[in-house]
Amino acid sequence: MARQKAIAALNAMKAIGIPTQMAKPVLKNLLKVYENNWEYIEAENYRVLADAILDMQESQEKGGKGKDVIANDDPEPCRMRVRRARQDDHTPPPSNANSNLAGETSQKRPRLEAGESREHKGDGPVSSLRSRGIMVDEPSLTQPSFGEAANQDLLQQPLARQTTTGVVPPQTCNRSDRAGRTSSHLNNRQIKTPNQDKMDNSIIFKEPKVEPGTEFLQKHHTGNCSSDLVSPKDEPCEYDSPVFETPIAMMHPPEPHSSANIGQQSCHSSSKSHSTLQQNVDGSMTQKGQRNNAKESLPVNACTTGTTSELLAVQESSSFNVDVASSDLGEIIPTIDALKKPIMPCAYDVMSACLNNSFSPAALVDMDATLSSDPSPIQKDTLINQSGRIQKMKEPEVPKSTSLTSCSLVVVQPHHALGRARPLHDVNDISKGEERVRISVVNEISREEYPPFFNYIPRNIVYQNAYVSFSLARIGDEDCCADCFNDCLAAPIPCTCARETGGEFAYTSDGLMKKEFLDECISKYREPQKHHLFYCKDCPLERSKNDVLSEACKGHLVRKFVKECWSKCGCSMHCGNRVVQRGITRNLQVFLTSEGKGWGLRTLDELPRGAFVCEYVGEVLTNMELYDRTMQTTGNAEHTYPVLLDADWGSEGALKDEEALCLDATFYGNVARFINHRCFDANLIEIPVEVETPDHHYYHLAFFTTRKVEAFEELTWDYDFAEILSAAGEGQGHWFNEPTEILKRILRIC
Ligand SMILES: C[S@@+](CC[C@H](N)C(=O)[O-])C[C@H]1O[C@@H](n2cnc3c(N)ncnc32)[C@H](O)[C@@H]1O
Repeated sequence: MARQKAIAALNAMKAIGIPTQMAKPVLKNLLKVYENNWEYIEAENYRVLADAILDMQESQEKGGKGKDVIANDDPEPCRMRVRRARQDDHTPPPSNANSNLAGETSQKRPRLEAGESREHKGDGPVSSLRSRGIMVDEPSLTQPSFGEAANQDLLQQPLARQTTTGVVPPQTCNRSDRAGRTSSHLNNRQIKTPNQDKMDNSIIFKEPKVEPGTEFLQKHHTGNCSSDLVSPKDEPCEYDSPVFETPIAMMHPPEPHSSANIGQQSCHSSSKSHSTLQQNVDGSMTQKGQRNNAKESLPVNACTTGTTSELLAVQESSSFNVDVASSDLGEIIPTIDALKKPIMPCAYDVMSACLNNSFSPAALVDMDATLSSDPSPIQKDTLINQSGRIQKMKEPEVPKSTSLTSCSLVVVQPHHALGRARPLHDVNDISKGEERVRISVVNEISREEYPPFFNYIPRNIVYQNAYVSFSLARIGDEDCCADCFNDCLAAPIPCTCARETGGEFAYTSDGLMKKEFLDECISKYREPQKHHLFYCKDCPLERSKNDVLSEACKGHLVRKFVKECWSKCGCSMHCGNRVVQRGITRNLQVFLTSEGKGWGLRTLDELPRGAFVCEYVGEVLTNMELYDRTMQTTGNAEHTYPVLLDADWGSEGALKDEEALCLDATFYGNVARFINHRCFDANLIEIPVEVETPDHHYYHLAFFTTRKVEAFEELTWDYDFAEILSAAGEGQGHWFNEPTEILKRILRIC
């Protein structure tokens, strides 16, 4: 029903020349404001909706390119819109209708815009357009209903806007940052014409030519099937043209805070190229706002400086700090406080360059020069936004769902806390001392290339909204083995922690995955058609793509879980049922592949079947957040590393948005981000592992060997395209950024 109403509303907008992509987010916001009361929205042939869209468009006009999110957060247009609807309708609004669409409440009187009348009345969207100074061709007025018989000609008609406006943000009319960024993105990219900026008093609505998510810059790899140092057995041809599309999650939104730290940042050599951890000495919970008090700096273990890279000659300038708030449970909540640092607009370019692997020491030197010649001192609590304006920093908000009392790791604000001259990586240990073993980087193929920049993290970190709560209270007696001692595997009877794996531990006493368990996991992975798919009633993935008109679930594979003992268990850290939580113990190396696959990961030692190699680590994002990143992507970035944590979707009914999670290793990740794809007989398989919480919407994704792996053999992983395609019929699941056609092509080649 709601879906039909939404379609009718969108059709009505389309009939007056407003593309669906533009109308949809506004409609969503209105629905929220009006508490899904369609009466208000449908009144006067969707007058309120048309008004809201026009306001947004107008705001965007005023706000220039719409990049300046923080500076332009005046919510006025939204209040005006809602109030106008009330005035015109003489209808009592729903309870929250005096909130603006960003969820704020205000008693402020509306500002009148130039050429706008408080008294304007009309019969619907078209008259509303006209009353607002927008010329609409007569034929549209003859349309009896906006919900049907849309006048296609009208879509081609320019709607001449007669008013000019001041600076108003495009984002303010949205209920959330997500919606705001999405709509602004769409408007910027799809509604405006190239000539629009030159047209003083007019605006042209044009049907978008490209649907969001389909505009990609493709990179063609020309891989061959030449062997690597050690060719895997029975090596089939790697796909020679992966044509991984423009990665959606590759480019972070051009938010003002997505910039580098400069100015007050001190320079570090590469051997200190790591964050400084700060922690409450007394171990007490540090609330937001208190984090600056009672801190003790704990320099993090760092590796010796490499000697081979010319990159090392370049001085790093901006480590960012990680605040670690410890809870009363003694758990840790690090937050990256890059936002508190002064930043420069050019850092975003640096990040892009790094991620595109085109970042060079020369660029760093140039940037140094630019920065040092900057005469203006930058205040600590200010930043320069994408428009080049200096603005006051906002204290990042911790979302409701991200509890500081949990021990979840929270990156409160993103990204790109890059220094102007930070070495890309320590080639002696790309993990910067974060792992128990060093992980070197070698390039035997070309001279100048090193892996693109990213922040190495050994454990997952929540980006912002993901709900990941580790609390002892959540762990019931059936989820831990409080009475155990030392090594659970040595006990005569498997303890309660073996319950998840059918009463038997998944690991052998040698720390390997048991054959039967591994066989079953591999079978599920490689032959998903033999296993059940779970279909959610309200699929979070579909919802993240379109929560007004979300489609039916395409199905998810129900995977087998391993459950490891943890802190509430009585056993020791040496217990055989603790493997993944101990981290990487194998000698691994990042290397440049010879087959055009870019960087890869290999083992330096022979590995037996069932050996744990590493976990897939990244930022924990909600699917909504990933979708936002996607929508914000404008660039040509080549590397993107998102995977869905959907192994348990559907089994607990409808998941909330903040529980539908994925990992994105694009900006923060570990060595797993270097593992390349291999069809069908990859030597690694990812297996969900429960460690800290029995809530299965969050788990660790651990890689185990599917067979014996030779020393120096590349480690590969089947990115699971088969499941994606069989389940979805379109690009989703792991790597759901890849469109179906590309995935199919890869599968064919494989
Ligand atoms: C998870 S990353 C792997 C690390 C990547 N090679 C790098 O240099 O950072 C995935 C990307 O690697 C490349 N890739 C992965 N498997 C590949 C394969 N079998 N053949 C060619 N390229 C591959 C694609 O560009 C893909 O987008």
